[in-house]
Amino acid sequence: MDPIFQVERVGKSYKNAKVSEKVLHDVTFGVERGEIVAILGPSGCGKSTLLNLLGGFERPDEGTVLFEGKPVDGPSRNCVMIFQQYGLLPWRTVRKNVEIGLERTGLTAGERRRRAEEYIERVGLSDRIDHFPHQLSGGMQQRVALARALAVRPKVLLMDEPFGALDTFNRYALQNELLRLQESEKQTVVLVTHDIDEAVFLADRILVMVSGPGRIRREIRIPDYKPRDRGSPQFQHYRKVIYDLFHLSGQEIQTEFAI
Ligand SMILES: Nc1ncnc2c1ncn2[C@@H]1O[C@H](COP(=O)(O)OP(=O)(O)OP(=O)(O)O)[C@@H](O)[C@H]1O
Repeated sequence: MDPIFQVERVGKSYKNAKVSEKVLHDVTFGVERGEIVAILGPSGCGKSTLLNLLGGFERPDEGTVLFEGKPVDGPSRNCVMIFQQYGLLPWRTVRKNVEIGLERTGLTAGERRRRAEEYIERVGLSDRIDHFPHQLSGGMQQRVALARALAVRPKVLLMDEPFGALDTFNRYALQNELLRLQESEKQTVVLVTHDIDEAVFLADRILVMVSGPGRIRREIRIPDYKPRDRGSPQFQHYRKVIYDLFHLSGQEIQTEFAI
């Protein structure tokens, strides 16, 4: 066991129009190095807030968030966030968009250039390297965002519904791509999604959240078989487990649920 994140009894509230709303309550879990963990739950249950706490963009009101045993006290290059809306600079080419993440890393201009080329090739976009974002499809733009994140060689990729804006075919292609890249780079990935299929396809472990206030209801460990076959009975089995879970109510919270 080599935990990279340890989240202990975390609580978080926000004040909106002078009313305090408890967004997360008593959230505890760990993430192992090299693991892909999906945080799955309905809209508003606090998934993004949890990801922001891991990334150091927010602080907990209660409890602790540890990264490699130390409290997270702000964003760091160890954890790179990828959002649904790509976040590319429209006036920069693919190459320059990837290089931007490498500024202030101590790499020389030549090293930045080579590193960017390497990762653009890994995501299969070498032939588009001098294109601007508007000349690319949504799937290609998200590939650029992935290359930009990976080029930093972070220990952790934090992904907030990264494929949510893509059509089904592009989404599947990017999910395959992510698994392929993660297999070689061995990053830890924490992914927020409300797409049950995406969670089952990508994750080693799924944290199922419920709202009011946001908390973890179940932890589902998916046996290690990759690449996963979306049409297999095993895949359908895990989908059904989660569908059933969302139709249940008033259940005790279980932290471990192995099938
Ligand atoms: N910075 C903020 N200030 C005030 N309230 C916030 C802030 N961020 C989130 N919230 C509130 O916290 C709750 C949880 O939001 P969060 O974005 O974490 O949920 P989510 O599960 O990621 O939702 P979605 O799937 O729709 O993105 C919501 O009620 C939201 O309005």
